[in-house]
Amino acid sequence: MSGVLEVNGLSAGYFGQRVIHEVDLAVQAGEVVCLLGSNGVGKTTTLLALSGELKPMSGTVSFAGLGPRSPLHRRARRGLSYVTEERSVFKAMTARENLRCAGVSVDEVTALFPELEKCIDTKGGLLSGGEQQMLTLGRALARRPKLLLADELSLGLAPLVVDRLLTAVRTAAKESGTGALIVEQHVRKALKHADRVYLMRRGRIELALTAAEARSRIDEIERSYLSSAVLAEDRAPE
Ligand SMILES: Nc1ncnc2c1ncn2[C@@H]1O[C@H](COP(=O)(O)OP(=O)(O)OP(=O)(O)O)[C@@H](O)[C@H]1O
Repeated sequence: MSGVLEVNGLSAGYFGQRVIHEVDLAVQAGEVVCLLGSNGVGKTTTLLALSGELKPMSGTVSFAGLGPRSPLHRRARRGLSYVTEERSVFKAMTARENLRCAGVSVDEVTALFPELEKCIDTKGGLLSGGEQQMLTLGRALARRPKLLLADELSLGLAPLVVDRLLTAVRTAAKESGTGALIVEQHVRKALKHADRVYLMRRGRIELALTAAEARSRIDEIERSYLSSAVLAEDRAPE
């Protein structure tokens, strides 16, 4: 496996205040990696800094030979896709037009999500939340990105749709060699599709595990890293 993303000592935040500290992580081609932690630990901030939307305060991000301060559009041209819970679909265009407009193959997307076939000529605004997100993710994956950053893809969607989205990420990793770094609330589902996991606490990566190890320690992980008790502790003054 070859490295698509390597991050060393990354710190980032807002208005001069650091939110994530000295983050080290790596994603290999064809690998699905989860970034987990309770609310507010800095998962979104990490992805924003990796995507180029938020300038790092320190550290290095190696992606496709670009420097840590290169903006999202430059990273996107080198093969980075950044997908969030906000479904980015043109509402007045049909699903087919949305894909054509992005220059991706309709067949490739419907191969990944056959459930889109029946609504391919429906306007984006009339698609269900799940269909809109399949369209968003399908469009991103059809470009065969080197790296997919996905932030809570499945927020508010039905469990069946969550599985479909995660399966599609796994398939893209296997068939196109896409490396994926995903933040996901449905932790147990995400672990079924992932290879490795980073656990964050107070803006730092505290533990790196294989997904198999994480699955076997899931109760402890939920208690120590994901519960509301951890959230309260994280927010308590030092
Ligand atoms: N635009 C912003 N300006 C100032 N502070 C912010 C901003 N966005 C996030 N923060 C703060 O940074 C910290 C980390 O937020 P972040 O969204 O990265 O956490 P998260 O782990 O993704 O949380 P969640 O699981 O709730 O989405 C929080 O304390 C949050 O209030």
